[in-house]
Amino acid sequence: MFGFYRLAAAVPVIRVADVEFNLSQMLECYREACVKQAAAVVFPELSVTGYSCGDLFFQERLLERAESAAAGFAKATAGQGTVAIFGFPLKFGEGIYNVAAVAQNGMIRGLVPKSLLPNYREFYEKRHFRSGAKVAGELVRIDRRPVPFGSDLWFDGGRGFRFAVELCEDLWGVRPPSSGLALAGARAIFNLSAGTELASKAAYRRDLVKQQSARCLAAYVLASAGVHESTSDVVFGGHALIADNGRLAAENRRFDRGNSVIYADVDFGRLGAARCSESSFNDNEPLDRVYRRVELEEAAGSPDLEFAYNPPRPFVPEGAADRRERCLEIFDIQCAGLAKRIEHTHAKTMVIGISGGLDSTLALLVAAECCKLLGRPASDIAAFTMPGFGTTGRTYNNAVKLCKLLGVTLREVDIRPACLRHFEDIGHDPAVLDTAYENVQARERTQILMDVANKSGGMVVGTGDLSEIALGWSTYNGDHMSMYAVNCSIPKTLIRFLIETTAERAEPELAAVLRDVIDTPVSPELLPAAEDGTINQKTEDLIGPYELHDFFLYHFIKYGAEPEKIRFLAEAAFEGSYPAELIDRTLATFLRRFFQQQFKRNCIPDGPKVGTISLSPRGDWRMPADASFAAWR
Ligand SMILES: Nc1ncnc2c1ncn2[C@@H]1O[C@H](COP(=O)(O)OP(=O)(O)OC[C@H]2O[C@@H]([n+]3cccc(C(=O)O)c3)[C@H](O)[C@@H]2O)[C@@H](O)[C@H]1O
Ligand SMILES: Nc1ncnc2c1ncn2[C@@H]1O[C@H](COP(=O)(O)OP(=O)(O)OP(=O)(O)O)[C@@H](O)[C@H]1O
Ligand SMILES: NC(=O)CC[C@H](N)C(=O)O
Repeated sequence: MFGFYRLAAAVPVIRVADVEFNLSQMLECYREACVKQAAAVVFPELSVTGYSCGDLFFQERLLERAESAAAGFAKATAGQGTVAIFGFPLKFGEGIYNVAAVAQNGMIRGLVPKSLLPNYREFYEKRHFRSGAKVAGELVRIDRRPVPFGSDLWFDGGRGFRFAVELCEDLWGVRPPSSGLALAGARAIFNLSAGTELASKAAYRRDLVKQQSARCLAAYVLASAGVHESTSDVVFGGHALIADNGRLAAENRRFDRGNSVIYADVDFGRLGAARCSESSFNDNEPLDRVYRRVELEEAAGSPDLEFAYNPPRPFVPEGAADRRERCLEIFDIQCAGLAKRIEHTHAKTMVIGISGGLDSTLALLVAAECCKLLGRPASDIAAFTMPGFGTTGRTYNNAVKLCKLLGVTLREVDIRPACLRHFEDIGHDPAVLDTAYENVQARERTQILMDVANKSGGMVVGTGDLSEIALGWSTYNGDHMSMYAVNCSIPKTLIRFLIETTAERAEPELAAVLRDVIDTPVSPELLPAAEDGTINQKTEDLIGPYELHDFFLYHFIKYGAEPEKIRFLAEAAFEGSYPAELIDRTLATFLRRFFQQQFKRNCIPDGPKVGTISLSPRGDWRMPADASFAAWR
């Protein structure tokens, strides 16, 4: 469904060298994965026999039983949609290989031997096995059927569901086979492991899995042998991990004594999109060897998003500690960006319009911190509060309090007389509350700020955020323009948290003002207030919730997702919060405005990129201002 496939890692209970028992436990896990409609499930290394059989691997009895159990497992996959990936020792030529079998719908479709054999400290695999690093283009007869055998195989389950297999130490090597296999086309790597548990090794293993998934722009699924392996000299922990392009998607509890299976729904379409846009991925060609593609029957996509990562606020980390760390880092990036520009231009002042809204508050906090970084007094900040026709007491008071508490230089200019005069000049009836009525105010404010900057040898600090830039929700050549725009890559859903992080560190009086700014409805305050003096023009009533717009922006820009997929993801993420009709309407607004308002983005001021998404026409987002959006309508 929309490129999602459910991946699973199973750690079964085993008895060392008891093939029949092991098969029964593996089948139990497999059936569970089938019920959950996993596309594929991986088992640990040598799962059919157990990893710790030692010299029993030389016993013909064990090898024969292992091979027939492997064929038996394959038969059990008949009529099921789920691919099974499990391990057994395979006699081939004059040696034994530690192999992974890939079975689908009744047959073993391919056998992949382990390339890197650990033979140090507690490991002595070379005593029993041969390396499969150079095995390519071979066929093996299993149950009288020829099966492709080699470390050159990758598997294609159709519609982007492409994967490959490696075994334990392969991942720990200098050049894991999965790197080449990913370049050949595999979007998921399954690893059959048997990792001994030593203090702190699990964290290292988790890092390897995350890193390799990030490096390969792939999913990485690892299942490691469990606590029922022999404990003669070492203990195995049954670690299972699923990573998705650098993110840990699922992990089990180690040392579990029962059968356990973990799942993650991974978006293979998104992995494919990342490989197209992060173009250095393809600079790794030419491949170091020729790979064989094994065509599988088409795999079934995830039935739903039960195990998917689909947060409603993709820009905002979910945990409080992560969020705080992210906000502090972003704030540092913003301050460093502004400090460099101020230092370089020897600007004497930083001129900012303070409305008492979220964006100008954050810009002011950044400017104040920048003064500290540069060893300059906060009074170098020339703050202007400029009440207009829609300014309310709440925002005005917050603006004034904020400036006083931060010790910046504050001036107040009532823009109404100048705007009324301007209406006369352009022949506009002030009773007509149209676009001109709104934009005259925004442009009047910008004119004041720009002219003060000239007069004081300073620079106008811009306040507009990423969500406004995406929607073109600003007045062209009004608040759209500045000399350096510190919030330009920060989405609205994150701005609140950035201010909150400062509030947490601030004196109580300042914290109280910041929290009231956070609680004020978002508004340009360009239309007159309501009769009771409260804000009338609420942005989110007009264009839809920013939470939705930021969600759409994330999926549209980062993964190039089509509108139907964005709608599907949003309906899942916002179930119970926003009705489908509102999601639909807001998505239509987003797409229309995103296309129509590119002309504003094509001439935005410089400003720092703080996250993976930016709409700078110089850096990140180059799009014609006259593109047709008929296909996205
Ligand atoms: N593709 C294109 N290439 C070049 N020019 C293009 C164009 N499409 C429209 N235009 C022209 O651009 C002009 C329209 O743009 P513009 O003058 O900006 O006006 P417009 O976008 O219509 O109005 C500004 C909107 O932003 C809102 N606003 C303003 C200020 C602050 C905030 C806030 O909350 O932060 C919100 C305000 O409520 C209003 O809805 C028209 O003259 C139009 O002809
Ligand atoms: N009354 C005002 N006094 C001074 N500057 C203002 C005033 N109203 C708007 N501005 C300037 O115009 C910018 C854009 O206005 P807008 O209302 O969109 O931003 P905001 O109030 O800071 O934040 P938000 O859009 O989140 O409410 C402000 O950030 C500010 O720099
Ligand atoms: N089975 C293996 O290949 C184990 C080796 C690996 N380095 C580990 O300890 O987890």
